[in-house]
Amino acid sequence: MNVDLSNDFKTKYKKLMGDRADSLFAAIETKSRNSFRINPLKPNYKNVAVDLSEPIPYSNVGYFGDIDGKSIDHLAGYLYSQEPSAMYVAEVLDPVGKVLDLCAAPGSKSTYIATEMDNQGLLVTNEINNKRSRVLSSNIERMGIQNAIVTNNSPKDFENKFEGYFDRILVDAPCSGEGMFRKDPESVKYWSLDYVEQCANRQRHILDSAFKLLKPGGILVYSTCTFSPEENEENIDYFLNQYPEMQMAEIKKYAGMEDGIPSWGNDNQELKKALRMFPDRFDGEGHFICKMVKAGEVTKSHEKNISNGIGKDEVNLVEKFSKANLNTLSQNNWFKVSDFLYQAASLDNRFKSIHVLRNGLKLGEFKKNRFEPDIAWILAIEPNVLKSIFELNDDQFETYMHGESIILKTDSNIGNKWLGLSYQGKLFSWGRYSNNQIKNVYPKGLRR
Ligand SMILES: C[S@@+](CC[C@H](N)C(=O)[O-])C[C@H]1O[C@@H](n2cnc3c(N)ncnc32)[C@H](O)[C@@H]1O
Repeated sequence: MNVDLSNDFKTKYKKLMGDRADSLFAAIETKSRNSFRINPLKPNYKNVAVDLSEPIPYSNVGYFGDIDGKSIDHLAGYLYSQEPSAMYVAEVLDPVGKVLDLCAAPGSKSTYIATEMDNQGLLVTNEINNKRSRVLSSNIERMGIQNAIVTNNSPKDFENKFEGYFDRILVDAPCSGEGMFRKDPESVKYWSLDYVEQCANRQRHILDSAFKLLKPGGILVYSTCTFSPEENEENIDYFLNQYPEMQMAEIKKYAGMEDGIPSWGNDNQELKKALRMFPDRFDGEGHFICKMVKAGEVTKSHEKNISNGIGKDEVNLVEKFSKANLNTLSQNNWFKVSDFLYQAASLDNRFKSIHVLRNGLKLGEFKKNRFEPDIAWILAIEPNVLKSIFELNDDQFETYMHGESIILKTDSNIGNKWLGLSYQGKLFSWGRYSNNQIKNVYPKGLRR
C-alpha cells in the first residue's frame, strides 16, 4: 500500500515519538484487517453465513473477517461492518438510562450502543449533517433498534432544553482522521497542520455542549480516530481545567492498548487513564478514547409528555390490520407524526424543540381507510407476532429484490393479506398477498 504521508506529518510525529514514529509510519503502509459485528437484537442472531471463529477479545459481538454488504445477513440487519478499534468505544461507554451520541453518523457506534442497551432506556443519536443523518436513520432501522430517537442538530441546539438530561454522552468527534489514513489513503489529502488546529477548536465547542447536557453523576466518553495531541490529550486537559466537576475514569486496557500520553497534554498525569490505539502495536486503526465522570448529585427532572395525536378511527384501522395479520398488538407509546404511526422511544415534550427524524419504531402509515405497515417494523418484529411468514427461495428472493411481485401457484394456501417475508430464515420485508401474488412493497431505495 502507498499512503502519501506529508513531510509536515512525518516531521511532527518524529519530533513527538522519536524512533517509534518509524514503526507507526510502517504500520500505516500495511493492510488493515476487516471486522464486523453480529446483532443480538435480531432473533436467532448467530445464524449468519459468516466465519465466527475469530472473536475480538474486548467486544461481546465483534469478529475479525469480511462480510458481504449485499447478503441477506447484512440487509436484514444481522451484521454491521465496523473496524476493531471503534468497537471498543461502546463497551467503554457502558450505556444505561438516557444516552446521547452527539456526532453519530453513519451510526457504527450508535448501533453498537443500541445492542448493548437491548431496547431499554433511551438512545438519542444525533448528526449535524442532514444527508449523513439520513444514512444514520436507515442504519438504525436496518438493525431493528426501537429505543432510539434520530436527530439532525448542532450540539448547541440541545442546550436550551436538555441541560443535565443525559446519563451517558458519547462525543465521537469529527477529527483530522490520521488514524484512518491506512484504511482510507485518500483522506491524507485533506490533512494539514492547520486542519488539525481547526478540528481541535471545533471539538472544544462540542465538548462544551456535552458538559452542559450531562447529568451530574453521568459519564462522558470522548473519542477520535486521530493521533494528534491537539485533538486528544491537549483538548482533554483543556476540558478538565475548564470544568473541574469532570474527572477522568479508568478504562480497562487489553493487549496492545496503551495509556494516554500526559506529555502530550501539559503533563496532566490523569491523562494516563485515557486509551490510545496505535496500529503498530494494536490490531486495528488509530483511536483515542477517554472516559470522564461528572461530579454532583442527580436532581429529578420533570417530563411533560407530548399528546399522541391519535384518533379513535386510526386506532380502529390499526386494530383491523392487526386482527388480519398479527397474533398480538402492543399499543405502548403510540405516537403520530403527520400520517405516520410510531412506537415512540420517548414522549418527552422537550423533543419538540429539536429536529427529530425518527422517534422510536416507525410502525406504518395511515392511508385512505387503511393502515400500511412500515419496513422498520418488520426489521424489529418478533416472528411470533406475525400470523404468516413466507420463506422465499433463491429465485423468489432475487425477483423480490428487483422490485417485482412474486407469482404463486393457485393452490398457495395464504389467507392473510400482509405477510412477513423471510429469506434464509431472516425477516427482511413485508409482502402484500392478493390473487396468488405477493405484491412488492420493498422500499424503492433498497431494491437492486
Ligand atoms: C467521526 S464522525 C462520527 C462517526 C460515528 N460516530 C460512527 O461511529 O459511525 C464525526 C461526525 O461528526 C459530524 N460533525 C461535523 N461537525 C460537527 C459539529 N460541529 N458538531 C457535531 N458534529 C459534527 C460529522 O458530520 C461526522 O458525521
